[in-house]
Formats: sequence, C-alpha cells, structure tokens
Amino acid sequence: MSVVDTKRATVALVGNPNAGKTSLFNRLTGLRARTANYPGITVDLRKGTVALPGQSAELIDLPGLYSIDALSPEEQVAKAVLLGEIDGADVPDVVVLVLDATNLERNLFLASQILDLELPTVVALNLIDAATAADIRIEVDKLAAELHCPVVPVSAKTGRGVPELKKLLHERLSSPLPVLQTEHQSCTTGCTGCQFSARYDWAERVSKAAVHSPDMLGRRTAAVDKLLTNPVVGVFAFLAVMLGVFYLIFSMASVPMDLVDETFASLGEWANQQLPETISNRALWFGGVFAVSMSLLAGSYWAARIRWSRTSTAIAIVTSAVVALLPLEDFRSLLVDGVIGGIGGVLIFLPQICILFFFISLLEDSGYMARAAFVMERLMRFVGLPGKAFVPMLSAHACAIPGIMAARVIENWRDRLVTILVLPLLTCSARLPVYSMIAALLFAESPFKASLVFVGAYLLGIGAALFSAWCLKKTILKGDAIPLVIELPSYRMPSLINSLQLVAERGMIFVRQAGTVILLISVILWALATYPKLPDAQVEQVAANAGANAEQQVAQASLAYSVAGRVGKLFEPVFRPLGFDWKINVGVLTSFAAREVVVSTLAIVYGIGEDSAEDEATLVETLRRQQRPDGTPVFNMATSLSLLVFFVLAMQCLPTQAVTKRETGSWKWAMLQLGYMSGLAYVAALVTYQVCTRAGLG
Ligand SMILES: Nc1nc2c(ncn2[C@@H]2O[C@H](COP(=O)(O)OP(=O)(O)OP(=O)(O)O)[C@@H](O)[C@H]2O)c(=O)[nH]1
Ligand SMILES: [Mg+2]
Repeated sequence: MSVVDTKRATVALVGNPNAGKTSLFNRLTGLRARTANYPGITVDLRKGTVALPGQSAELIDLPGLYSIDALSPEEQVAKAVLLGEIDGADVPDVVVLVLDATNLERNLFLASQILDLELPTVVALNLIDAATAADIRIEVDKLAAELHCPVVPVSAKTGRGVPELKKLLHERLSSPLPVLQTEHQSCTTGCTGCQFSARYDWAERVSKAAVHSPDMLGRRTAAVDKLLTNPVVGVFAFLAVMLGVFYLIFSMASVPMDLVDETFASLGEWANQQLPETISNRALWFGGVFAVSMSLLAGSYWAARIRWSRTSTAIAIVTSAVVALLPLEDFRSLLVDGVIGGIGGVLIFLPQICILFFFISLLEDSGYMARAAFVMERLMRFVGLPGKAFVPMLSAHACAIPGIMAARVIENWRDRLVTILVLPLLTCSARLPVYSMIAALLFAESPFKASLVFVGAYLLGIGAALFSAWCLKKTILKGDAIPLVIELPSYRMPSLINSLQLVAERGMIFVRQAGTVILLISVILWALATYPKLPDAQVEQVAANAGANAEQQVAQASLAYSVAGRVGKLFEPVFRPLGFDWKINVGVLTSFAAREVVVSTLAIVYGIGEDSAEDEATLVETLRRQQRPDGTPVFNMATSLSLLVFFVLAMQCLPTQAVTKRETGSWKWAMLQLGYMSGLAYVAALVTYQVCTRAGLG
C-alpha cells in the first residue's frame, strides 16, 4: 500500500495555452467535469475523475500559462495549485506536463520551469497527429533523456497514447518512492534558477536534438498570416469577422430571446391565475407558501454552491415567513412583477451570452484570435490597452456582462481590470429602449435625425470608454503596456465539444447569478416601489377625483407615497440642474438596478395605463404633453438630451456590478465603477443641460 492511496490522489494537467489540456482532460475523464471555484479566487478550474487500473484519481485542468512568473490571475492560480498554496489542497501527486508537439521549442520554456519544481512529472506529447501530418518527427527517447522524464506521445483528438498515459500515471501513483529510480522520481532540467536566456538556449538545444521538421513547414500558414496580420488588411479582416459574429448573434439570438420573454410572460400570467382570489385557510396558505419558498431557496443555495449555515437558515426562514404573511395582493405583485419579471428580464440575455461564447471559443481554438490581437494591438495601444481588449469591447455592445466575462482573454491583470472598468460605458442593448424613447420624443417626424440620436449615443459611449481607459492607465492603474509576446500558434480545427462545454459553463455562471443575486435585487426594488402603501382613505380620494383613468392615478399616487417616490422628491435639488423633475428622478433611481426600467417607470409615474405602456407612441405622446408649473414642456430639447447623455454614461445595472465583483474578486472595483461612471454621467448631463438652455434650446 502506498501513501497516496489513503486519500484520493490528485493529478494536475499543466501546459501552454492551446496545448490541448482541456481536450486531454476530456479524454481522460470521459467528459465528466465539474467546475471548481476556490474561495477568494475568480478563476474557474475544471475537475474530474480519471479511472486508472485499480484506482481512481482526481484530475485538475489548469489554465494555460506561458511561464510560471505569474502575470495573469489564471497563471497565478495554476502556479498556486502546483505549489500547494491553495487552501485545503496539497501539492498534486503527479503533474502531467502537456506539450504541443507541433510547437515543441516554444513549449519547452515553460517545461523547463515546471521540471525545476521537482514534482513527480509525466510529459504528454500532445497533438502528435498534427505533428505527423505536418511531417514533424520527434525522437521521443531522446526527448525523455533530455527532460529526465517519461514522455508519452498522445493525441487528444484521436485518443492515441491515452491508455499508455493512464498506465504511466498509475505507475507513478502506486510507487511513489521507488528506490532505484531516484533520478526519474522528480524530473529536472538541471537548469534550476536559470536566467530567461539560459532557458531559451536550453529549449533551443533540446528541440534541435529531438525534433526533425521539414524546412517548408508552414508556407501556406505564412502566406495567410501575411494577409491577416497586415496593418490594413488585417484590421478590416478582423472587423469583418467580428461584424459577422455580431450579425449572427443578433439574428440567431432573437428567436430564443423571444422565447424566454414569452415563457416568463406566460409564467407570470399562469402564476397569477393559480393564485386564489381570497385566502380561506390562512394556516394552509402559510404552510404552502412556506414550503415552496423554502424549496426555492434550497434550490438556489444548491445551484450557487453556498454552504448552508445556521445564519442563512435563520434568514431563509424569516424571509419565507414574511413572504407567507404578505397580503394576497402584495404577494401576487411580488411574485409576478418582482420575482418572475425580475429574473425574466435578465435571463433574456442568456441566448446572446451563449452564442457569443461559442464563437469566441471557436475563434480562439482555431488560432485566429492571436492574429486578431496582433493587428488590434497597434490601435488599442493609443489608449494603453492590449489588442485583446477589442473583443470584450465589441461584446459589450450586446451586454456588458458577457463583455466583462470575455475580458478573461486578456492575460495582464491591470489591463483586464481597466477593460472591465470601462466596458459598461459602451452602449448595450438595454439602453436601446431608452434611446428610442428619446429619439421619438425629439424627432418622431424625422427618421434621419432620430438615427443621429442613436449614432451620437453610440459614439459618445465609445469615446467615453476609450477616454476613461486612457485616464485609468495614466493614474491609478499605471503600468507599462506589456508588449505582445505571444507567438502566433498554428491554425487548427476547433473542437465543437470544447466550445459547447465552455458555453455550458459560462451559461451556468450567468444563470446562477440570475437565480441568486439578481433575484434578491428585484425583490428589494419591488419592495421600495410598493411600500409604504397609500392609505385606503387616500386611495378612495384619488380615485374619486380621477374619474375615467382612476387606476392610473392611484398607481401614480401610490408610487409617490412609496419609498422610491419619496426618494425621488428628496433628490429634486440634486437633479434639478440637469433638468429632471421628481418623476424623472424616480425613473433614474429605480433604473440604477437595470436601466431599461426607466421606460416602464416613466410610464407609471406619468400615469399611463398598463395596456398602453407597451405602445411607444402613447408613451411618447403622454410624455410630450407633460408641463412644468410654468407651462413649458417637461421634455424639451435640453432635458431630453441631458437624460440621453445621462443614460449613455451612467452605471445603471446591478447585474453588471455583481459580475464585476465576481471577476475582480472585490466590491472595491465594482464601487469604483459605479462611482466614476455616475460622476461622469452627472457632470456630462449637467453640461449638456446648461449649454442647451443657454443656447436657447430649453
Ligand atoms: N489535431 C489535434 N488537435 C488537438 C489536439 N488536442 C487539442 N487539439 C485542439 O487544440 C485546440 C486547443 O485545445 P484545448 O484542449 O482547448 O487546449 P488547452 O490547452 O486546454 O487550452 P487553454 O485552456 O486555452 O490553455 C482545440 O481546437 C483542440 O481541438 C490533438 O491531439 N490533435
Ligand atoms: Mg483549457
């Protein structure tokens, strides 16, 4: 019996980006992976079980790294795992060093560093099929001798060599302390502590000794690359590719998005119908509601993998009890408007997120993304960002959330942070309802001028994002632009399974978020706009005075009476210089959770019935009719433009904030984002309003 048998042995896969670790992981585990997220780390690690003869081991798929001098969070996590610095985890029992056989020399730099860690190591010489196809011949024995380490040629694509690799792993795990093989026990390069250049020299020497590749290799690749990395052609090629991707996202996503929309609408309707008109048996009702809310809570705890503690149980019980004791009408509104409406409003973006990640992962696996980063580098350098920041910036035009998640393609942590911080300035689709409302308010008669509103708003967002990135790089996130050091990987057929797996993982992260954080936010917002309730006497009074549209008048008066309404009045002095009245304030404030909410809030505060709220013309007509105490229209040119500028620049999206927190690991950055964007929005709207009124547009 060996020592490692007493607990489950762990095997870590380590290697350069794109060396095929994940593909090999899938081969070894049979695709049964779960994503682990260590506390305090925002990097996801994939874990699974590999069945070896007579035992099983835990396999960890580490993020790809170029060196262990830890630049990016992913590299730091990979390094921490290898050194056993992660809480609750020991040093892996065996390390599988995955090398790309088509690019051995480049991979050997990292190999030299990993081997110097002197951990029990096995080398998987992956992509051997591709190397053979390219006429690259590798002398495996020579390589093993140079590395002082067993080497198995494998192909994660065809499965060649995988049984041999498993056998070797089994041997390593079951005889951890072989007496005779001390030399092989831990592999070394004998290069410990070497300088960079010595490692490069070593890599070159080893690769010269063991690799025989034809001189003609990559002629076609070189020709293609000459075009794709050309400063002019390359940029246009990239723009064309991204335009294509976004066209596909918008055209493909519309059907599933409508489906989500309709599903939640009918779910709300269904729930509404299922609720009784009156509650005859209060005890039974309490029991039922309590049981349902407890199981929902348990479900979301499970989905979010939060450990169930005594405090959380207590909070859950109290919350459920409060929910069960709500008056029936309030319960109805909480369920339909707060919970179902709130979650549906966010899940509607799931299709876009999934499709985006699918294409990003195809582009990355194929090797094209490295070329794209190379050409965009020159343009992005003006504001101090790396070329790869272009991809998240484009994605953010659909929704900031996938954009922020896509920022993971940026290796350098500072650059990633700057990108994340400025991304929400770019116009996302949630702003479109606001833009179209204002365009209609201002230029309903001129489609050309209305489209200028859109173009102007988009340009303002892009300009503000680039400017803010430049400022951040010059101030708090100072740092030299790290030159792009990636070598261009060879082109490869992307793997559909890898891409779908990534989509499933990223999709799950988003759904979990919607089921927990976003649910909570929706409920809180609902409560703020509902309580305290207008006293019955006042309801009757308002209804009696209102006549025909009593329902709308009551809704308006109730909102004014609620916390949200009172806060709107409280903020009058703050927003008056921007040309907003208290009703607009309520819209601005409620939309801090989700900006598109402003349209429906304005519809309610300005007294538009539920039915006509969907009809843009009615909303716009009603808004146009609104007058200030002095008889001038509320929504004049100055106020409308100021409102537009405010919504282009303000950080009004709690889900985005939650994702920023998740990706940066701290609320500090999310708060900074909220702070600087709100400040920017306020000042810009103030300037817009004041300039417009002075120019006689008031
Ligand atoms: N032909 C061939 N292609 C492979 C092989 N292994 C992986 N690939 C392809 O190489 C690309 C990258 O593979 P991944 O498994 O994602 O590489 P990785 O090392 O996990 O990459 P990172 O997670 O980015 O570090 C994918 O397009 C795979 O389909 C192989 O043995 N043969
Ligand atoms: Mg991988």
